[in-house]
Formats: sequence, C-alpha cells, structure tokens
Amino acid sequence: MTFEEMALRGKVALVTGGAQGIGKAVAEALLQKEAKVAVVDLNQSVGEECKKDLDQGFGEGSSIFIECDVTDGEKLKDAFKSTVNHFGRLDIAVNNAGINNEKYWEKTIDVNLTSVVKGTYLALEHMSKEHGKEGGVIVNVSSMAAFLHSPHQPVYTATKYGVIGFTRAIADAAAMGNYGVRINVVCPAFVDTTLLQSIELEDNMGKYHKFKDEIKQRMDKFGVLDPSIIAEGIQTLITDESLNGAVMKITCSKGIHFHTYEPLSA
Ligand SMILES: NC(=O)C1=CN([C@@H]2O[C@H](COP(=O)(O)OP(=O)(O)OC[C@H]3O[C@@H](n4cnc5c(N)ncnc54)[C@H](O)[C@@H]3O)[C@@H](O)[C@H]2O)C=CC1
Ligand SMILES: CC/C=C\CC(=O)/C=C/C=C/C=C/C=C/[C@@H](O)[C@@H](O)C/C=C\CCC(=O)O
Repeated sequence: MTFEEMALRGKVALVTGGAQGIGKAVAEALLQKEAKVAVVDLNQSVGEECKKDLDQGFGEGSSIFIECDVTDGEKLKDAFKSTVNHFGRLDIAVNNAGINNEKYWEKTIDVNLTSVVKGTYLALEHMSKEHGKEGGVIVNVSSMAAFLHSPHQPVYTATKYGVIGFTRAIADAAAMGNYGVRINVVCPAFVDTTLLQSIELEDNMGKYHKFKDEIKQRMDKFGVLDPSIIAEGIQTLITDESLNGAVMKITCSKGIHFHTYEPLSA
C-alpha cells in the first residue's frame, strides 16, 4: 500500500460541486484510495446519477449525495453537519463548486468567492484544533484565468484571484494559530467539463459572448486537460504534509507545477 493510500484510507471528505466534472473526478480519486466522500451539489438529478455511479464503483456505504446550493449559507452549514453526522468526522474539504457567468456576475462572485470563504470557515469549524477538532486539509479551486486575466471573463477572473489571495492568507492564519489544518489552492487551465459549454451562451457570457471564437482559439492554443489530472493534483495537495498556502498550477504545457512568489523584502 502506498503512503497516499494509507493517508487517505478511512478519511472523510466533502466535495462541493462534486456531482460532475472536476468535483466528480476528485470524489472518484478519493474513493479509490478508500476515503469516504460527501458529494455536495446544487443539481439533484446529476447528483443522483453521480451517486449511482459511485455506488457501483466503490460500494453503497462509501459516499453520500447532499443536494445543496453553496450560496445558501444555512444549507451549506447543514451539508457540513450532515456529513459529520453520517460519517462521524471530517478530514478533507474541497471547495470546488464554480460557475462562469459574466451576465449575472454578482452570482459568480457569490458562488466562486463568497461560498469558498464560507466553505473554508465551515470546514475549519469541523476540523480546526481551535475548535477542539483533530485537524485536516482544505483545497480551494481557482483557475489559470487568475494568471492570464482573461479579457472575456473579468468577473470570473476576479473571483479566481480572490480565491488565491484568501487561501494564502487563511493558510498563514492556520499555521500561526496552530489550527492543524493545511489550506491550499489549485489553478487548472482549461478542463474538459460542462463548464466550457458556458461560452456558447449569451445568458452566461453577456456582452462578451461575441468573443466566444477567441476563447475557443485560446483552448486550441493552450489545450484542454482531462479532469483526472486535476484530481491527481488535488490529491497531492491533500496528502503532502509539507504543503500549506501552496498555489498549484496545472497546464497542458507544464503539467502539475507550483507558482512561486518573491520573498517579501523590507
Ligand atoms: N472546466 C475548466 O476549464 C476549469 C474549471 N475550473 C474551476 O473548477 C471548478 C469545477 O468546475 P467544472 O468541474 O469545470 O464545472 P462543471 O460545470 O462540470 O461542474 C461544476 C459543478 O458545480 C455545481 N454547482 C454550480 N453552482 C453550484 C452551487 N451554487 N451550489 C452547489 N453546486 C454548484 C454544478 O451543479 C456542477 O455539478 C469551478 O470552480 C471552476 O471555476 C478552473 C479552471 C478551469
Ligand atoms: C471559458 C470557460 C471558463 C473558465 C475556464 C477556466 O477557468 C480556464 C482558464 C484557462 C486558462 C488556461 C491557460 C493555460 C496556459 C498555459 O498553457 C501556459 O502556457 C500559460 C502561461 C504562463 C503560465 C506560467 C506557468 O504555467 O507557470
């Protein structure tokens, strides 16, 4: 058995936006290593389909599906509580749910940034030594859009910048406060999921819809990743105990690698 398998066996994870795409790939990867997973997602029908697949692949007792809109603070709180009530503990939280919507951009901030902050604070309530718990690990999902300042997605880009800044700051707070919780962030380039279809819709892109062919050119130029490599990167962020406040980038050109920052000088 590898160290990673030992590290994840019997651990309990909550994955938001876990019913499809990157979140589902993460759930499958964790279940493969014998963790237990709560899939938290807004989409009831896709969530139930996902649960069926996970039951077939990993056995009925290993996962639960919780229908929840992460922007509903009370429901998100209940999702964390239900996970702990069902599996007895929480060790891992992956704040992955996200949307690409420049037309209704306030919603994008709500899902991609505010809910990541809420999910992180709720995870800390259930895992931090500050709250008498045993520690754990949180991974927040940002995007390479935060480094490329996509002109077709200004608000999406801002939320993904925000997720990096929040994660780095709260990771330092966790270390300084001896929370026993590591907090990292992953920044994937384009990934083959339903999110990419959002560029076709005026209802998602608003005034930037006319640039959809340019975005497609970017996809051709940079390539499109399989969700499984993002799950692999996230597993590393979960299991590598040396990583806290790490900013992982995943691209077709360089694969899984880390962003480095200049040390602060006086
Ligand atoms: N697909 C891509 O090219 C990239 C995606 N990302 C990020 O990865 C994350 C996952 O995205 P994908 O798997 O690609 O998208 P996806 O659209 O395939 O899956 C997202 C899941 O989140 C759920 N969701 C959306 N809003 C929700 C809400 N309010 N409450 C609960 N669940 C909600 C959806 O129902 C869906 O199941 C997002 O944060 C996205 O911004 C980052 C870089 C690239
Ligand atoms: C359009 C759908 C909505 C969101 C998807 C999303 O979040 C995707 C963002 C994708 C950006 C992809 C960029 C990939 C770039 C790489 O291949 C590099 O060549 C980028 C250059 C510099 C980064 C340096 C580094 O990797 O360290």
